[in-house]
Amino acid sequence: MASGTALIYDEEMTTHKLLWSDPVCDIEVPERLSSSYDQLKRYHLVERCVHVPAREASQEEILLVHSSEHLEVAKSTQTMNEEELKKVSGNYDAFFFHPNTYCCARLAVGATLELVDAVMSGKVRNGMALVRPPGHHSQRNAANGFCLFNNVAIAAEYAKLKYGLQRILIVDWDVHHGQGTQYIFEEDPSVLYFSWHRYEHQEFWPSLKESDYDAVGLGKGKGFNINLPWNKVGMGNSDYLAAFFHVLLPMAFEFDPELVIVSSGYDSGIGDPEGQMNATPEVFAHLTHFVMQLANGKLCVILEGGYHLKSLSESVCMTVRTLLGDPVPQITGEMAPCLSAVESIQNVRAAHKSYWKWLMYEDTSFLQNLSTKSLLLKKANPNPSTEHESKITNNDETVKVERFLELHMKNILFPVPPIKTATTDSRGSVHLLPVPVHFVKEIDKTEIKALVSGFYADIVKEDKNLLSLGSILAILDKILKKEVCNGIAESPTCSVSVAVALRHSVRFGFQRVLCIFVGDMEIIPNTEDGKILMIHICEKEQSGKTRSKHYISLNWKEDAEGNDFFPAVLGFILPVAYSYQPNLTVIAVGPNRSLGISGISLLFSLLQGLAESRILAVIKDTEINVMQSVAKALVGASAPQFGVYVPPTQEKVNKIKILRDQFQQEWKMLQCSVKDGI
Ligand SMILES: NCCCNCCCCCC(=O)CS
Ligand SMILES: [Zn+2]
Repeated sequence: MASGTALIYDEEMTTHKLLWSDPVCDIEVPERLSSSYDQLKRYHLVERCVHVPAREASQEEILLVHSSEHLEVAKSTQTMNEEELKKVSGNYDAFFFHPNTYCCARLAVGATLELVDAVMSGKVRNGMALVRPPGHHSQRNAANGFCLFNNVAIAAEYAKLKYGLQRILIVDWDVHHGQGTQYIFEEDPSVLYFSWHRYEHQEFWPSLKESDYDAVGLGKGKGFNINLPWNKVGMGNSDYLAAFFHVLLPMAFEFDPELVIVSSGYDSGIGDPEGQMNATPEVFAHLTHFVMQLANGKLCVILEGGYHLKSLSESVCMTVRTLLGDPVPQITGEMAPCLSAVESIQNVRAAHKSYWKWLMYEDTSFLQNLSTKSLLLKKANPNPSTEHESKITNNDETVKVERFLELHMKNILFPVPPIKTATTDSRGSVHLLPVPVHFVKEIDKTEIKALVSGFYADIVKEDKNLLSLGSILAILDKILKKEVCNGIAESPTCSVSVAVALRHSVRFGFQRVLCIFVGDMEIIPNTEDGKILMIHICEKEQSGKTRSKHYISLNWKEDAEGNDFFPAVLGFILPVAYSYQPNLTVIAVGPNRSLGISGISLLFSLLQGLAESRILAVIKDTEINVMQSVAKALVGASAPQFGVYVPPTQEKVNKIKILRDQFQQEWKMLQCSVKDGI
């Protein structure tokens, strides 16, 4: 399996710059690239990447997307003087030429294509290209919004041609709508284009009707263009994550792309003068972590916008360290999407209902009045104040953002633990795990007995568990000390091991422990004090135990043919888990598990975004192949295999809907529709 992360940067691309005064374009400066690269060096991230050199794209490659007229105009600018440059720039909306622009734009395309080749050839697993000028606004026959050639669109056409790909996902998390990319692929079902963007009911640039949620694609491309408009500024981490859980990820996993390309603009981050949003740099680690789970990890991240230099460079570093497999930093801020975000999410789900299996049973009866509702909303408050008090309102607040980011980033970027995964195998045989892991020495039996007979005597009745308990406590110890990120322990009786692990974790300082138990669970730990949130995935209804905010039983029997667990993980488990914000996750697989290996792998892969990727896995000792796939997921040795995608049955969709309705007031990340009566 491919491993490694490519980084493509060429300082030649800093030579494109504005030669006259233009208040619209003067934010697109060369320092965007150099300060991002410098920050990557400061965090020692450059040296951990595979350096791939950029190259100039050929004319044929540019003609994959652009007209020869457009190419000729671009080429002709190389020898122009300032007056001529200014004149030809005036033909476009928000673009400027410099004598070096053509060369830089060819390097931007060439760098992008080199990254596609490095990923598709298996030289690396994923990578990032730091390029300018950006690309997602440029169109077949026009430059637009700082973009001359559409780097990402050319890369997608190139990948289809050279590697015969039939399903490519483009995720555009830039704060502007990549209308150029939309126009290029709107009739093409082989390219799924997702964009969120500041829209404010068509007030915000480029102010296009076709940027709204009902632009779903044309002809054969219907359903393959997804627009999520933000109708207010101040959107934050929870709004972005909710958009992934309830819109992008279910589409993406059903689409099952062979390659993912990100139009990675950071003007959607806090402090940016264009976006006016509030999402902090670590949210980009989470977004990157999620898209890394697709296409067997084949991921190309291409820089688009981002104009606040400090916010931009921190967000670039968050992206690259996640591509390298580092622990995903804890998200900050209140975990609840705002009303406007939920409305947009609901609208785009409704607009796509007839094109996607996962939305087949979606209830869209609200539609007739909702769209008018949002217009009513707009009329109700003509100058919409932002839902979130936007901390950073204008440029002289930039100092505040600098200070905020200085403080904020300091306690986030902890050194990467030397070893990712610890494990012990009570049989002492190391054949068990297919990946290099760190073995924790056993605590000797007398020590365990003493320890256990004290605090856990009421749970531990028999000696047969002692070895397993020893290894669990040893692993927890290492996770606590941040010597390892996660660990695997096998156990003859998972309920006992889990109960001890949970009590031990809380005793030693973890304030919120998320426990996902798959299979039969005889002992149900005490969840009353809220320090444990238990999600029990089992086949049959749990009698007796009353459901509470901190004890949720999800009855699920995985479909025999393949993996139908995606809606449960994306639409329920992740939103609850992110609402809870655990600082440790325990995932146990006991006897009579009702999930297949692929469902279990999905859980382990996606839950690594929580608790700084701290996970303790407790696996029934007879489940050897579960142990193998869990080890791979935790070490990150290979991109995860989630099995054949099976759309959920109506019965299962309803099961999740009922749970969502029941818990969405407590766990607000579950919200994806505006209840009647706003
Ligand atoms: N009243 C007119 C304002 C025009 N603003 C244009 C801003 C273009 C931004 C392009 C960009 O950021 C690429 S990612
Ligand atoms: Zn942008």
